[in-house]
Amino acid sequence: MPPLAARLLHAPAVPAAPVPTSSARPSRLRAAGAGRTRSAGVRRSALAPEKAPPPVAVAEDEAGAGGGEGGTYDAIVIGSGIGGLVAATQLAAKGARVLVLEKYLIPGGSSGYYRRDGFTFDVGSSVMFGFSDKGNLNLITKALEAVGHKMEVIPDPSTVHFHLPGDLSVLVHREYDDFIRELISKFPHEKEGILKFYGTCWKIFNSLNSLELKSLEEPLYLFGQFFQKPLECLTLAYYLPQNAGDIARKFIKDQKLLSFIDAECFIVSTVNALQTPMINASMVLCDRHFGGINYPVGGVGGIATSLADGLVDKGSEIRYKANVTNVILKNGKAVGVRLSNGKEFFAKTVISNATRWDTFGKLLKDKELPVEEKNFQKNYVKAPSFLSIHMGVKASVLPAGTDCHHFVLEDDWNNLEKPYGSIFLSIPTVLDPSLAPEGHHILHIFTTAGIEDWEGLSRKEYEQKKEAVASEIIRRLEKKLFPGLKDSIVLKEVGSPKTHRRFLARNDGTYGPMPRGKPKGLLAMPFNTTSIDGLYCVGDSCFPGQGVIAVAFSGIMCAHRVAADIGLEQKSPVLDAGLLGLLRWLRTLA
Ligand SMILES: NC(=O)c1ccc[n+]([C@@H]2O[C@H](COP(=O)([O-])OP(=O)(O)OC[C@H]3O[C@@H](n4cnc5c(N)ncnc54)[C@H](O)[C@@H]3O)[C@@H](O)[C@H]2O)c1
Ligand SMILES: CC(C)=CCC/C(C)=C/C=C/C(C)=C/C=C/C(C)=C/C=C/C=C(C)/C=C/C=C(C)/C=C/C=C(\C)CCC=C(C)C
Repeated sequence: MPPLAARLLHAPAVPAAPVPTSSARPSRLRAAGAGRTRSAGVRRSALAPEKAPPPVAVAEDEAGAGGGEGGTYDAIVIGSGIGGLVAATQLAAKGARVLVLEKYLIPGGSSGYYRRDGFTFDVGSSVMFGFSDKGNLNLITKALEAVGHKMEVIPDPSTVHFHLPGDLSVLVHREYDDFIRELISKFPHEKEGILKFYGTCWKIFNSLNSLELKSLEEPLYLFGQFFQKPLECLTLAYYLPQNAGDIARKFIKDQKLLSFIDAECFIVSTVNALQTPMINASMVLCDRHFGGINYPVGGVGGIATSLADGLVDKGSEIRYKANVTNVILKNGKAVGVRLSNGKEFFAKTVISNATRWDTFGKLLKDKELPVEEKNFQKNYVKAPSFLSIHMGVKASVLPAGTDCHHFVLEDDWNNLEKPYGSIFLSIPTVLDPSLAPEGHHILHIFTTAGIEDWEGLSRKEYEQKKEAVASEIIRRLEKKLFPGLKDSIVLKEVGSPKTHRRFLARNDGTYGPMPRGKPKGLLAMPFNTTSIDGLYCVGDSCFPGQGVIAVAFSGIMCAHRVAADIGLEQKSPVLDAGLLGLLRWLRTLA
């Protein structure tokens, strides 16, 4: 989730090469710390070639002069995060002509990558849901397949190792039975509650997994699903307005176990279980065992690169360094966009992968905020950003068998949601050693942080603060997990919320919406249509929220709704008006 940082100080004039999408599979899970001997700085040519990007696209400043070249598109997508790319590729696969405009140099947004001294860093986190070859919810796999791509993945034997107050240590094994056995061994008196809570998650997950996933804003599809799978759809409708914490409290009394479930939810929603929609919690708490967590060989950045390649293969376009500053409206309808260099492009529809705050606050700044958006902002605030540290370390500092992902909350459960309170850590080189020079590992560390903490500092103060906060986080990890960590560092780059704001064009560096209070599950989350005709939103400020798989679903939904509106899929204007009105009304109940 949280992106990287380092780009702030050392942004390359040209990005490092995209991650290869297929390569010799590295040896599965070598013992951490077992060492290769090459030193940092030595490049491994086979797995991470640093060559020029393939000709998937043009940079805007290198494209032909003059506005609006290329004629009219079916859709313009602003931003190439996974949400935007999935919407674009799904539309292209349906035969639409799409133009993606990306402000940065490479695709992926917070799922991008960067390279330094032989290390390939994931900008965001490395925990990939929805990347298996099973069921209907493997949305990343499906999105790639739609444009003829497939990535090799490495199965992670666990999702995350929790290190919690009171020395509570829980490893979330890939096998559900192993995880449940471990959890029950820590809370034997809550065996029944544990089985009932996670059992309810499975009921919801199985319902989700039985549906063909398309736009919940398209009535012919939605009513068709209700007709074919009435029980599953009713189950989902029943749990749609509910939160995980309330369901957990029906079955579980032990406060420490409830706090553990808070931590389970927090790592994917940055809020506690009482604020996490039950459908979202069920999705992640089960998919990690159903399809498992799978890491793409070569790094997470390969997903976006493959989608961008696939988009071009399907005859559509992507332009980089293309900073959209305005959505152009004509008679109240979105008809195109204007770039910072003055160029204009026109399309039947415009899809914004920028956050809703950026879309309505910046790209449509001359227009009064629509009532729907006011309601959204009444229910949701911007989730915090992150302080992230990308490090290259000597492999010898990690004990043999170290897990890939860790979540650390040392002494006090009350610190869970506080800035810098808890620490996320991913070591993707445990799974794919090709990401680092031999004898080294990558540590990607992140912790929640608000932008307000980083504003108004001089350059020097800002650098000193980054150094001080990072040192303290490293000290905590050294104490809890890896003695000698500090001395093992060969490369370190620190990013603040300002880094995320600058490089990912995210308002205040936010990672999407967070409920102001206790939400009614997912009821208030807007889908893809907006109150502006022809304008759609996609990404983490749309249903179902934050997360790569969540924004991929948002992309699939968005593409279906747009395809219906431009005549590439069936639609019924009468039913549309009824369903869209009903959904708008339901949101006002939240
Ligand atoms: N493992 C994980 O689960 C993981 C890892 C990384 C990221 N994520 C998730 O990914 C989600 C974000 O995905 P997303 O698709 O919503 O967004 P995103 O932020 O990843 O991508 C948005 C893209 O739009 C571009 N953009 C923004 N404004 C623009 C403008 N005006 N003109 C041109 N380009 C513009 C940005 O440069 C960026 O590339 C986050 O919620 C995060 O949780 C999750
Ligand atoms: C329409 C109406 C109203 C009704 C009807 C009913 C129905 C039918 C319904 C349906 C529904 C649906 C289909 C839904 C769906 C949903 C989904 C798909 C969801 C999903 C979700 C997902 C998510 C949320 C995810 C997330 C994730 C994340 C965020 C991740 C992250 C991660 C990380 C950060 C990692 C951590 C790390 C460490 C620890 C190191």
